[in-house]
Amino acid sequence: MKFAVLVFPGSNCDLDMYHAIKDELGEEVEYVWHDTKDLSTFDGILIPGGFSYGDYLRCGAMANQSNVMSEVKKAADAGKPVIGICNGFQILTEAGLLPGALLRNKNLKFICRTVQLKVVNHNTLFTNQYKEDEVITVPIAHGEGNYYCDDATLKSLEDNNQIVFTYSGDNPNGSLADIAGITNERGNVLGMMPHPERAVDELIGGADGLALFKSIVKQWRESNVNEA
Ligand SMILES: NC(=O)CC[C@H](N)C(=O)O
Repeated sequence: MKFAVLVFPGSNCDLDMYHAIKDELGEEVEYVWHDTKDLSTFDGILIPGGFSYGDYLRCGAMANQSNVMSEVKKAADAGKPVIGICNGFQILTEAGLLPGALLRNKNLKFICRTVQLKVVNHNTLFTNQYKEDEVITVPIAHGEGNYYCDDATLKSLEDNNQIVFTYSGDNPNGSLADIAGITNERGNVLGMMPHPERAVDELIGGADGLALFKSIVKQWRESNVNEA
């Protein structure tokens, strides 16, 4: 399976994402600059965290104007897995590929620490290697991770099982309904504020994020590789 890691001016988790895919997962991966006009050769699209365009205007608003974003929309329409982590989640909401918005953290401070997440939907292409309601430990590092949407959107997220991760125990940023990660209605676009790509090896403090990437590869192999 071949992944693209998108790179914008100001991305800073692109290396972590590349390392997670290449060295820990053992899959193909390439960095793709934001002015790329063709993502058709990739099977999965990863939008990493960081401070694209210095977080000016709103986090992710300027990155959403990049050439590559029309290709991300094509990939999402084609049913390919698309993940936005942290700034990537902010970009996906700006692009309208995911509902809602990320507001300033409730305490108005940048928060950098580990949190516990509950896997509230393990029947997705991103979470099939977790158990139902499994609690995992993953780092967060953001100033604007306070998920918000209107009541009708929250109801449709709940009704369609689009809420995939919630904060467990304590909610660090004030997110509505403790939401840490959601998918689109079709289930092939995931946005999450915590960083699974920084939790892929016990040497760096834990490996609870690795199952997310393994889930994607498992599902992709099952639907794309013909048994001999
Ligand atoms: N690690 C990140 O992606 C940071 C996200 C974002 N720019 C914020 O501070 O909210």
